[in-house]
Amino acid sequence: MTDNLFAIIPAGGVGSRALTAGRQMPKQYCMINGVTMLQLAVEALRADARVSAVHIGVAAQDSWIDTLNLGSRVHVHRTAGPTRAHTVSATLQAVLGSEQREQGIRGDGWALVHDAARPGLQSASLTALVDACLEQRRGGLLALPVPDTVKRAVVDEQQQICVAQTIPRDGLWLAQTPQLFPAHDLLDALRTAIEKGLDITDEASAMEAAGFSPLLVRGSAENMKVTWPADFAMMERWLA
Ligand SMILES: Nc1ccn([C@@H]2O[C@H](COP(=O)(O)OP(=O)(O)OP(=O)(O)O)[C@@H](O)[C@H]2O)c(=O)n1
Ligand SMILES: C[C@](O)(CO)[C@H](O)COP(=O)(O)O
Repeated sequence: MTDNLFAIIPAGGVGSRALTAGRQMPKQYCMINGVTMLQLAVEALRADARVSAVHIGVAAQDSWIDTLNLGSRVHVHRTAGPTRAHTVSATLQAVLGSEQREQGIRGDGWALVHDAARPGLQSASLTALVDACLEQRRGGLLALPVPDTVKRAVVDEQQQICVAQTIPRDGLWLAQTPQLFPAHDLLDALRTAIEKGLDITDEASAMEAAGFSPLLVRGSAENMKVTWPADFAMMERWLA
């Protein structure tokens, strides 16, 4: 039987770290080579035919989303919350709620969660993640091993940022998205983590708090998150 696999794109952030003077819109609506990052993220997910639909979670007052042509099998939900975890949880709840209404049963689908701020997802990475998780019936995420020496910083008496400690990088990976999990397990894990007030910055950390050990599937550098102002130009060069 084919697995029901749908995508969720949390797109309810403002991109405060990417802010520059004159930018009017949240960063997911900024263009990379003439196309918004959100549209690029949607297209990247469509590259795998196993993705049955893409569900985007945006802020209640978001008017930018109405200006985009998102194509078929894309659904917009006004479900953004105060944190990324709230947005993913509420969007997932909306999707599973409507599925249950349509089917009258508890579905057994998989949720593939991907940042709107990662327009450089390569189709080979997406395929590798989906293949690994479905074959092993286990949730997982794209990630990269830390390539550099890692320092913990401290602010000293002269208010200078300096090194407190070097952290051994063995076994350290940088988490990316997409992250793929059984949809109901993920919703349960996110809700519990939010209720407990845990600091959850990705889906995997909610699943870890629930006792799971997600697979790490090697991604690629092009799948970086556009976070700082200089990242836009770097992404434009990569995707040119
Ligand atoms: N309350 C929030 C916060 C973030 N996101 C989404 O989560 C993804 C990754 O977050 P990040 O890059 O940190 O985006 P922002 O929160 O917008 O950035 P910043 O922290 O710089 O404000 C983005 O697609 C962003 O739109 C969301 O849906 N809801
Ligand atoms: C989900 C994520 O992109 C994985 O790296 C990241 O955790 C998002 O976190 P942020 O705090 O919103 O940048």
